[in-house]
Amino acid sequence: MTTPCLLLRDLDVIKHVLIKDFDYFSDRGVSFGEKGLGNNLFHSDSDMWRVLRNRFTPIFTTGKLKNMVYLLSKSGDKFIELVDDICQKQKEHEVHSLVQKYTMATISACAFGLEVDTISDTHNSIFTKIDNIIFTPTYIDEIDMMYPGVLRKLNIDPFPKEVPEFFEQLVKTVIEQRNGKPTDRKDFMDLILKLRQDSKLQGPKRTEKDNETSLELTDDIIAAQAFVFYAAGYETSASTMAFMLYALAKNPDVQNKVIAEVDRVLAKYDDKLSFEALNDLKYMEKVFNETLRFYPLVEPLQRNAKRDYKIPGMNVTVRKGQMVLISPLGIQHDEKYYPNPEKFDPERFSSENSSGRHACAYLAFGTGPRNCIGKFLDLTSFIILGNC
Ligand code: HEM
Repeated sequence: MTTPCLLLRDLDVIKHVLIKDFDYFSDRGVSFGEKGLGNNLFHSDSDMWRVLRNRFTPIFTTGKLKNMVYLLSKSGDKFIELVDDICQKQKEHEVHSLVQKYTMATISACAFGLEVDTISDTHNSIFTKIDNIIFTPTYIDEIDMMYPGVLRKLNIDPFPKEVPEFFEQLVKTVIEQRNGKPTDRKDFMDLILKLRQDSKLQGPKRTEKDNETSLELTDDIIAAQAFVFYAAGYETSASTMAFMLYALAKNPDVQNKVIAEVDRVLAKYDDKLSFEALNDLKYMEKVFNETLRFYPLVEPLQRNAKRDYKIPGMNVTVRKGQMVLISPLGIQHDEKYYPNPEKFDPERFSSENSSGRHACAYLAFGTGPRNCIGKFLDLTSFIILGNC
């Protein structure tokens, strides 16, 4: 609103900012008060972020996510029953709110170990209410746009107190139920409790001059991460599924290929959905990537300069505190990188076609050290399988 921002379009400059000279741009510039949910991975500023990211990255490896496939699959089966039921009664149904039920159930199961029945529950669940609060803009968001950084300085939480209270209570209850120790559910809460068994989390020292940052993994810190896994994971996955189903409906040839691949892969794996079976859905993966090329969800990407930064090879200096924006939508619809960009064509992501592409031409999950931590948690596959 009141502060000029720099919009980057040159992919080499973008690579400098997001990857090569990341140390200058490790802040996203969207932090808010530290009390409440402020110390979460997405919003935290660089010192806190570095420790959090360092510690939470290991819980998002494919090996750990593999153990959660059973949670996704369970919700998937329930969801298919719901869709079958709807198909018996109705000719049409709005798809976004429908798939939200699935992603809300799976994220709740994976993040908090909760079996919330958002799928068959026709009444508004508490999660739906919390969701409405989180995603409805308020005057506090506008104040932050007019006076960037003010929320941080005044230690203000942009959400009404029900939101932090809800996540804090939720985490407390789950930890109590597990006696503060990991169980055999193997969900994120288990993995976090395992981390907590080391009472102190140590941030890596990058240079000799760096002060080591340490952090105790309190219930509040855990609640802040539970909040961000929920907020960043559930709506993005729902929108991806809705856009993918829309793209398939508009491109029946692509849809037929997806169906044929699913039939082939299921036959190979005795009709069982396993992590290995999902990994074998190579064409579906291309469709997924093309969906997020066509409809990237996080727009724009943001970084904030920590120090003055002279862009290499140019007579331009980004000043300390200046906001730098990057538009995945603009880049991913630019014919320089994607010929005939308005055509939905999953083959753009064949290894042959993507091999020469610039590392920053695909930014659906961002890139560099601050990219999406949850990008391997690909909830989408299950729903498409269900619908096929
Ligand atoms: C299709 C689904 C998803 C899309 C398209 C998506 C996209 C993104 C994007 C574009 C960013 C910003 C990256 C940047 O600034 O370079 C981001 C950050 C993030 N995402 Fe995702 N995301 C998805 C799913 C998830 C899931 C399932 C989770 C967690 C369970 C998650 C957790 C996060 C977190 C914690 C961050 C902040 C990372 C940091 O600052 O270190 N996302 N996501």
